[in-house]
Amino acid sequence: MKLLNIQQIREWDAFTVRHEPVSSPDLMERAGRACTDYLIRHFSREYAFLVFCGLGNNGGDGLVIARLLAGYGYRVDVVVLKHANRRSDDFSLNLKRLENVPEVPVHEVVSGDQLAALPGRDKNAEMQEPDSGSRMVIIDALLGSGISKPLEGLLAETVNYINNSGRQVISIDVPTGLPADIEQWNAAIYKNLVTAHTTLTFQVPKTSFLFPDAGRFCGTLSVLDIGLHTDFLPGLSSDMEYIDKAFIDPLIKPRHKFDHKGNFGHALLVAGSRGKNGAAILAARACLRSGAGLLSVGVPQHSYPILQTAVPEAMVLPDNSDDYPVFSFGPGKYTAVGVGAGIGTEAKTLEGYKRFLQALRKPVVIDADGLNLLAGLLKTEPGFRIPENSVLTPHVKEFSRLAGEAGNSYERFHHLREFAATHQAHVLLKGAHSCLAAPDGTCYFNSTGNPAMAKGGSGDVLTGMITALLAQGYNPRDAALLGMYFHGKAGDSAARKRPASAVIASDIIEEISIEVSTA
Ligand SMILES: NC(=O)C1=CN([C@@H]2O[C@H](COP(=O)(O)OP(=O)(O)OC[C@H]3O[C@@H](n4cnc5c(N)ncnc54)[C@H](OP(=O)(O)O)[C@@H]3O)[C@@H](O)[C@H]2O)[C@H](O)CC1
Ligand SMILES: [K+]
Repeated sequence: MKLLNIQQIREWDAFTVRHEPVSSPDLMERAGRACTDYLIRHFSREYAFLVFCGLGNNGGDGLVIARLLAGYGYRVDVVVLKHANRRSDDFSLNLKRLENVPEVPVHEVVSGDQLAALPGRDKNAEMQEPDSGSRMVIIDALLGSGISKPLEGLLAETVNYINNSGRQVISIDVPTGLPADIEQWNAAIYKNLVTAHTTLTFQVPKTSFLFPDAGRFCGTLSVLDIGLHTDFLPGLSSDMEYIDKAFIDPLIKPRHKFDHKGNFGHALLVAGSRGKNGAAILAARACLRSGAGLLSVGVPQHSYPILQTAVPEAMVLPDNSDDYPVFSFGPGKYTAVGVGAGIGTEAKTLEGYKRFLQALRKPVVIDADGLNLLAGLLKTEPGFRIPENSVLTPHVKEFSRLAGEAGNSYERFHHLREFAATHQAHVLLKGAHSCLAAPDGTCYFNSTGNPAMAKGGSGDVLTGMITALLAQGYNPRDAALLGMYFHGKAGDSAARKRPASAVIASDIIEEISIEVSTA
């Protein structure tokens, strides 16, 4: 899915209104309906809703949601915040429609003192007196993509009230106060923002949601399809993509009846050192679960029995050293290589690694210490070239060793793009929305994964997966995208079975399933 800026989304709206055709209030109704469907799926009627509405179309969405929820028998209160003199037409229309729903009280707020009198202000009293009301959820429909400046006065006070309410907060389209375009975001200026537990955004994630500094205000992100006209997209240029099921499914190559292991490549992983054999084991298991036909693992000699026992499906290639790899074997007959997980940064390792990379004519995934060593090589040997068809998988720290420190996540994103273009490599920056930068400047943001994956070993699993995909003949871009997406998906499955804190990298491996899924 192409990622768009707010101007493009407005044009898409207008295109839909003209070409579907659909009236603007009906489009708002559709947006409100999509949110309501989400809410009734996630909350029983034991919950009540307090819907904060601004005077623009985001507020209009809030009014639609309030009316529809009341129709489903939920208790709903609406708060209309008089933050400006103008109201949008669709807001006014929906306020009128709500007048016909007397069971929804509308509280007009013109000054901060009135906030204290709103329903549900005393959470403790509610807990002690179950009859006094249900558990209350706040819907934030104050401002959406139309924010024109940082919030002040009444809006800022209300945001503060919402954030301190102790309630679950669900933001509609955009957490109020957050500029939707990452170019507009500036943490020093935008200080009053709703911190949402969940953001229900329309049609496409907004670009600021994907960067940690700004995206942390969104909480869990849910993208709701409101049926904007698909004919608008082909004519549109965007160098940022959001990687979802629709993007991924067509990339997957089917397996055929007469295929044999020779059709799925022979992967080589060079991983592990004394005390870090786990990295080699995790990468090897993930590689095998991701479809490689054959796997060899190059390890120092002490690791030989460990690997043979822990991963009986793999062949083990002992190196010419006891504790850490020195790359005494060449890249030889292998289809693709994964290198770096747990190899350490010993001088002898560096020497062998440099030789190995220089001789390499195969697609390769470089991770962890492989990246740290590479950062050193790029600095000390200006002529050193990253092998062709490389996929680099740094986390933020590893990336800053390669490309220098960045002041914020957007600046880092520019470094990422630049680095991928300069070195003609695919660079996958790991994070909540991992981002793959391709040498042509396109950036692909991931939609899968969760905080349960923020744990040692998770990256080794990703290395094994992408190595397997390269070995099966996927080009570096597709291998990295498939690896990134299905790694996150496996993490999501693992997190459904256990609390996030209890998920370990081995659980992620158990859930790997690279195939077109029905869900
Ligand atoms: N395709 C879609 O995604 C659809 C989205 N919908 C919803 O529409 C909003 C965008 O609506 P819009 O009316 O453009 O904007 P907002 O509701 O976010 O806010 C506009 C009003 O707020 C005032 N404003 C903006 N910033 C401030 C501020 N810092 N302080 C005070 N007031 C502010 C603004 O006044 P201006 O003078 O600045 O113009 C407006 O009065 C989108 O987010 C979705 O929720 C549609 O419902 C369906 C299609
Ligand atoms: K909002």
